[in-house]
Amino acid sequence: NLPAGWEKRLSRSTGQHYYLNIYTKESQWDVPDKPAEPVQSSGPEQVQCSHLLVKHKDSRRPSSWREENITRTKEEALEMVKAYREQIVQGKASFAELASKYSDCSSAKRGGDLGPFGKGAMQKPFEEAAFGLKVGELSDPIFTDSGVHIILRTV
Ligand SMILES: N=C(N)NCCC[C@H](NC(=O)[C@@H]1CCC/C1=C\[C@H](COP(=O)(O)O)NC(=O)[C@@H](N)Cc1ccccc1)C(N)=O
Repeated sequence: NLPAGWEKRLSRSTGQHYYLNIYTKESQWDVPDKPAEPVQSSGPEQVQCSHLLVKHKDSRRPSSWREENITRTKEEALEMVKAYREQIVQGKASFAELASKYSDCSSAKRGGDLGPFGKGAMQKPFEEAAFGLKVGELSDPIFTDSGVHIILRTV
């Protein structure tokens, strides 16, 4: 009998049997020899995230609205981001509050909100983390050429 995921159908026009892949809805004349694979959902087209960015001296642009010339080390930036993350996780401060005070990105003015974006907009490490988050989830520290981020997926 048929491998899993296929249905045998009769073609009215030709009187021949054909085979329907129940996942992709594609049909074929040949008898299938292996199970039809359920398609993996490719995930959302767009996500909306807020982020808190702490730049350091090796950032691609070591300057921000907060600080003309950023000289902290990458390690110091990571410690700061981890401390902010801890305060948020413990409910001692809101993401938006800390991002608006401490983020080295212009999105600080919007509580860190970046608006909706699709794949290809952000640097790869940021994109991979953002698209890997569930709505409401807060990322671990993420490193990009801009600096060290934590990301909150909001939509
Ligand atoms: N909505 C978009 N497509 N805007 C272009 C994003 C470009 C993209 N940016 C990044 O990947 C990082 C992660 C998030 C922010 C960011 C970097 C920098 C800060 O780092 P720096 O460039 O000084 O190194 N902030 C920005 O870009 C801001 N315009 C983000 C923003 C601010 C306000 C409203 C919306 C978006 C990239 N491909 O470089």
